[in-house]
Amino acid sequence: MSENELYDRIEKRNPNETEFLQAVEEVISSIGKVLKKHPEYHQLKILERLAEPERLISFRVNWVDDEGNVQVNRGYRVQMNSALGPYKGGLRFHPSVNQSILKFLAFEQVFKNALTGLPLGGGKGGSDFNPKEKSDQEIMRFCQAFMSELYRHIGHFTDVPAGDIGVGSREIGYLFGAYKKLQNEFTGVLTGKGPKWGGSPIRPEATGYGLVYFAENMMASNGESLEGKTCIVSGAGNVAQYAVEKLIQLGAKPVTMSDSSGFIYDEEGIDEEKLEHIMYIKNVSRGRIKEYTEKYSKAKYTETDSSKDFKPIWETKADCAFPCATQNEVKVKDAKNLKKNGIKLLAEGANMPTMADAIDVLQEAKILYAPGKACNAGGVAVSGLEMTQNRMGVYWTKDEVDEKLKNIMKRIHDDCRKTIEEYELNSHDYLEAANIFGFLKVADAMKAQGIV
Ligand SMILES: NC(=O)C1=CN([C@@H]2O[C@H](COP(=O)(O)OP(=O)(O)OC[C@H]3O[C@@H](n4cnc5c(N)ncnc54)[C@H](OP(=O)(O)O)[C@@H]3O)[C@@H](O)[C@H]2O)C=CC1
Ligand SMILES: O=C(O)CCC(=O)C(=O)O
Repeated sequence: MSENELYDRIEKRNPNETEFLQAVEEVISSIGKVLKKHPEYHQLKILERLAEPERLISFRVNWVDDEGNVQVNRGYRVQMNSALGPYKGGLRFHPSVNQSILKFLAFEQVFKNALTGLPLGGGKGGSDFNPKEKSDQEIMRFCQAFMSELYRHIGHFTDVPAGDIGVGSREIGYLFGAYKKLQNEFTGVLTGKGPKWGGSPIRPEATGYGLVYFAENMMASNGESLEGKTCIVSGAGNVAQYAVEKLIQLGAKPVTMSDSSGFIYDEEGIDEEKLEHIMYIKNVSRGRIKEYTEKYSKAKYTETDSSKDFKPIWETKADCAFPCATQNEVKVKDAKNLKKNGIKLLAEGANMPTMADAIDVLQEAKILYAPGKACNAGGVAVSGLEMTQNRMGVYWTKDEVDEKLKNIMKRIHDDCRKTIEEYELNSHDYLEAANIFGFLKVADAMKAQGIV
């Protein structure tokens, strides 16, 4: 069967799952050379099996809001692939959540987790619950209701969820408390826990820090560094905040951050004090990024206009871009604007933030492009380290974990470079390299484990 036939077959089995098909198509179009070299993967239908979740759980979540009204949401867990270890991947609480989005995220997670070199399978889950403007009590009741079904499908050797959009340390706390009560056990069933009750140092920082470590490795392999570089960052959540923190520490100048309502542009650069204020707005008062301009009046705020086919944030003149908000936030027109403004590097903090035709524009222009499954793997890698600490019953120090994170990101970068050489890929093609490297790891494990 040709790659096209294979894609058509998967498309027929998953009609209307646009995001999932986008992620699958990207991988299929990357691994032609591997399939030629290893026809046995075709015979074993490895890709077809990879695109079919091992288990897909969908469930009703009933909870009561502060006014006493009964609310009904839908919960999911996609247990995509366990060839390399227990299912591992975050939970997303956002009104846009549906099966297609969670399947794309779970599919990406399988490759990403393989790239970390840690024993982690891939999964993802979440709910169409909207945490915005909910009271703490409502969040707690929702998390308890969600876990009252999820608990029977997870476990520290089976499936270990973590955070994603809308799920941070507060939600992980409530979810963990509910699991502990239901199962009567204190195990590392979730990662991203508080540092005093089983969490790893550096897990909150890990995705953003890891992203910047990866970008730094990429720049270094091109004879450059991040120091002095002006950077556009989108998002203002967990990943964006710590990407900005690390950029500041490395002497770069981040000038933008955003949320779904709009973005701020601070020509003078966001420094540590300004970032602390953003963290207060986003993590404590749970406000909007616009409030930044109330304190720093020289900064400019631009409202999101979703009728446009481009985002003004990507028109900002800069050297490097870090999309850290959500999927498909960089469209083809954005990529053209980035190219026009001479951007040198785009590294994805978010999962699949760049659309396929936008990636083509970046790669044709020889802009360094780092795919999320490689460069945002630091979060799940430190989650893997949290699982190790939980099993051993120890806590490592912040410095120890940060050092391990740096090494993992460098190893992922170097594995991509080695794959570029081995498969004689275009020298900038980190995307094809990451897909090939991740695929081979999972495919070999699936082959060894038989048809199960
Ligand atoms: N947390 C982690 O460890 C990891 C996260 N990722 C990915 O990084 C991205 C961000 O996650 P994280 O920082 O954890 O999530 P958060 O919930 O902490 O922050 C998400 C940010 O993105 C914005 N955002 C969300 N949806 C949209 C949208 N549809 N349009 C515009 N802006 C939007 C949010 O704005 P608003 O507040 O207005 O909603 C917020 O600023 C996601 O793609 C996630 O899958 C990848 C690897 C690991
Ligand atoms: O830490 C984890 O398990 C999950 C992180 C995640 O969801 C991701 O990498 O997209």
